[in-house]
Amino acid sequence: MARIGLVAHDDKKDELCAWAVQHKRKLSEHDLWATGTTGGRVMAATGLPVTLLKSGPLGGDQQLGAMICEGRLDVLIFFIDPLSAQPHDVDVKALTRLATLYDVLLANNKPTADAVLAAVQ
Ligand SMILES: O=C(CO)COP(=O)(O)O
Repeated sequence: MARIGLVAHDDKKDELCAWAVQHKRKLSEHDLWATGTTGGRVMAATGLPVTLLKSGPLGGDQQLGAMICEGRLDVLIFFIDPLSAQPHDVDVKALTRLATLYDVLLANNKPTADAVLAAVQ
């Protein structure tokens, strides 16, 4: 069972929810974590259990970063919105930096998320 983090910026939440519904059966085999608003949306869309962290702008990205440094997250599915400024951009950068530093499987868009999930046991 993999520990998977799910995060999406506001304009990408519909896309992440559609992805989660598409992959509901495979996701149900794993331990799901998410920033607050994203996780609430994914739970409502799929009915899957998701452990909710703080909302991203309130520290949720940093909580996922801490999980990564502590070896408690295997995969990060993070649908970033490249067209909107984020008030917590430093946290977004810190999270993607730590995912890269610690060799976590990291997907920032749907085709990559499809490939990553297919590779996860
Ligand atoms: O802002 C986010 C990621 O940077 C996501 O946070 P929410 O899921 O709480 O909207």
